[in-house]
Amino acid sequence: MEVTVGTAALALALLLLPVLYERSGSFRFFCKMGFYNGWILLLALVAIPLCALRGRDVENMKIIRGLMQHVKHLYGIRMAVRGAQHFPPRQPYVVVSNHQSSLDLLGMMEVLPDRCVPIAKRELLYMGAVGVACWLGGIIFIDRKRTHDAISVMAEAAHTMLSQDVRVWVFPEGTRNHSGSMLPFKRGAFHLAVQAQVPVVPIVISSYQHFYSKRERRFTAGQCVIQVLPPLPTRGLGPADVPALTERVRAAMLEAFEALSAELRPTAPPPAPQ
Ligand SMILES: CCCCCCCCCCCCCC(=O)SCCNC(=O)CCNC(=O)[C@H](O)C(C)(C)COP(=O)(O)OP(=O)(O)OC[C@H]1O[C@@H](n2cnc3c(N)ncnc32)[C@H](O)[C@@H]1OP(=O)(O)O
Ligand SMILES: CCCCCCCC/C=C\CCCCCCCC(=O)OC[C@@H](O)COP(=O)(O)O
Repeated sequence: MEVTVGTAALALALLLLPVLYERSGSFRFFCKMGFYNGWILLLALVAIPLCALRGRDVENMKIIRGLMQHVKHLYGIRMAVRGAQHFPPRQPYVVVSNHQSSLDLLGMMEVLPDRCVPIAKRELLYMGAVGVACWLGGIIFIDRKRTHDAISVMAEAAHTMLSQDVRVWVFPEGTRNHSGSMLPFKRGAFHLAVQAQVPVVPIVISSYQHFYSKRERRFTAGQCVIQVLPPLPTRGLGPADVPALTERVRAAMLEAFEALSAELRPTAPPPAPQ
């Protein structure tokens, strides 16, 4: 008898879920984000054995990129890449991009150049299968609570870039920023580029505000533009030039971000006929 009541309650709850999903925007938001994380976890489980064949190697980022590229379709996010011709063809460089949300992974995987690894917070390493996949992909981990250690990891990265022909992707805001603009930039990426004497390639991911907002718990289908800006050379620059370089890159990115936001902002619907 107890079993039947339990089963009936479960069946009722399951039947109600689609209704809740249809009616509640917040519930829909949490489902979508939960699925996003769960799906990536599952993809990591697929990636691990494939990547393990090579061991820890930046070439594994191709496998991770390939596995992630369909995810945008699951959410109806259309992505357009502009300025891909700006990627220097055959040399190391530092990519810097704005960081709005964990959805940035989709934009990153859309344009990630070959032999390019992100710099990530150390905490990611402890996210089970995701951490293992990131490690196998050669992702560089920094401990943001230990500035000195983070800087020495970056200095080591400057050597690796040159000796092993590796490109590095940094989010210079240093954290996710849901505000719809850009935080001040930390200087690590620019020190790295100057130390290795390689160009900085800025990438701007357009605002998600019109289809995704964590604060408003809103996540619908939408459009996103990823714009690659012209690279800035660093040859001949030294540590004293880093602050000006940082501000120059941020100003160019902010300008492009605002232009894209204005372009993609949905126009108000025409007034209903009286
Ligand atoms: C299928 C499975 C798929 C799985 C998914 C896979 C994809 C996963 C993708 C994951 C993506 C995940 C994405 C993520 O996880 S994003 C989070 C992690 N990323 C970052 O934080 C990157 C940006 N941060 C920085 O660049 C910071 O500057 C660092 C971290 C380096 C230090 O920060 P901190 O806050 O501790 O200190 P500070 O910035 O005040 O700097 C202090 C001073 O040191 C100077 N300084 C800095 N650097 C250097 C240097 N190299 N050589 C010499 N000097 C250097 C600096 O100019 C300043 O001096 P001054 O200017 O005030 O005089
Ligand atoms: C044994 C432990 C098991 C834990 C399982 C956790 C499962 C999580 C599964 C999938 C997570 C997928 C998302 C991964 C990548 C998110 C990248 C990201 O956007 O990192 C944020 C970082 O840039 C800035 O961090 P903060 O904004 O400063 O914070």
